Amino acid sequence: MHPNALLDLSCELLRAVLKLDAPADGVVSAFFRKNKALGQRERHTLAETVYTVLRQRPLLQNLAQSGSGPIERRLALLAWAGSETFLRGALSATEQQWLADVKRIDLASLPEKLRHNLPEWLAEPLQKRLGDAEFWALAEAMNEGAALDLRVNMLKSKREDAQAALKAAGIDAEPMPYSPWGLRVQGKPALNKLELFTSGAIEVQDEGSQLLALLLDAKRGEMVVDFCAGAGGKTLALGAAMRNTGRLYAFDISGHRLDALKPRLARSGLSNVYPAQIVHERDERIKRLAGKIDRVLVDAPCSGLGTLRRNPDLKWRQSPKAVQELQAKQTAILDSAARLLKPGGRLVYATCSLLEAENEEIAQAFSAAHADFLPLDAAEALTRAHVGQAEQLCENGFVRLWPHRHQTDGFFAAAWEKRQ
Ligand SMILES: C[S@@+](CC[C@H](N)C(=O)[O-])C[C@H]1O[C@@H](n2cnc3c(N)ncnc32)[C@H](O)[C@@H]1O
Repeated sequence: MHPNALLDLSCELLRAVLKLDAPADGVVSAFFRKNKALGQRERHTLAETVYTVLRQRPLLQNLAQSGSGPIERRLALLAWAGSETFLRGALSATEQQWLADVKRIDLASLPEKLRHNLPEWLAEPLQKRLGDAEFWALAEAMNEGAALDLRVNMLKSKREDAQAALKAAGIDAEPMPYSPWGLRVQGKPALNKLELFTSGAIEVQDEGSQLLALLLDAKRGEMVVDFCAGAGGKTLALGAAMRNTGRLYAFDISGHRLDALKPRLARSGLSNVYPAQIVHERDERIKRLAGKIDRVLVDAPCSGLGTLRRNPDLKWRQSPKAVQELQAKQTAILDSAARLLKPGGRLVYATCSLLEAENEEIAQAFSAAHADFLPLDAAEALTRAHVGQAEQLCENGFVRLWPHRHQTDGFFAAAWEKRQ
């Protein structure tokens, strides 16, 4: 494709993504479906250019002010993720000069908000919690892409066998530092045609998600509920931990998301999973199971602000008001899910948010209102589930995962035992 044509397409895609009225990954996929002729490398350039703009929107918008022509074109030039030689073929002499001038600016001299590229309402509580040095390390980590993490399905393979099979396919993968199920892959190789993947021996799953499933510590023969199962990333991990025995209910209000679980379930070889769409957290089905369940995972709907490495648009699409609304929902879901537990049963509340408002505040309010639930020390619980160096993953009794410390998405989890 001619450089100018690809640059025009990147402007069109940027215009659509920057409306911020829908998740960026969905907008990008729809754009690629519409432009079928695009090759692998062109898709990569377009996607990475758009994601760079989303990651550094304040900085790039500021730098773009000095140029001329459509703003999307200036942003695309500044964020261009493809070959520079190729790009030069599309630029006028004025644009080339402008780009060279902008690239000479000393970024360290710019105001803080143009360097961390976070909205103030998010930067402020993170800076307060982490202190200056760690806050900047986090801001930097969130502006980098995430590694490709895999969970080995222990029903189908051992971790070292999966690692060897990947090696034979030319893919380097290393055991993860914390999850005993995990492999971390170098680069972004395509996996979906590998036998290892189609046979269900591996699934793509962030190490943080694996650790949340490990915290629940579901055992053989138990009755387990994954209350907010979605497309079932954690359901699959729980079903394998139960060695395909017992009964694992996968609930969600979204039938569409549960549908995405089905092909993954078919690959996994699990037959102990019962997906069911519920109307809301007080659904009749929940009432019927009250007091009968050994373990309940509440992977609550949240702002997703721990996943900015993958979903940088969320920092512009979320707001303090949305977080407040989520808090009410999180509290209601946790209260309702807790009713399912039998005495001695375990409850885990988890989010992929970095904000105390969606994490510690919800967990502490739950503890205060439910004297019949004993808070568990997350580091002890993870250690018992064979997680290495578990104390490094926890703060104040809770799991607290951070991209800059643990190379995972940002996650929180709290665990309780229902008193006998
Ligand atoms: C963080 S996502 C779950 C991700 C999933 N557990 C995984 O590992 O792939 C949260 C899910 O909660 C669901 N949800 C929202 N409100 C709910 C409710 N009242 N009851 C149950 N699920 C709900 C959403 O549809 C969404 O799929």
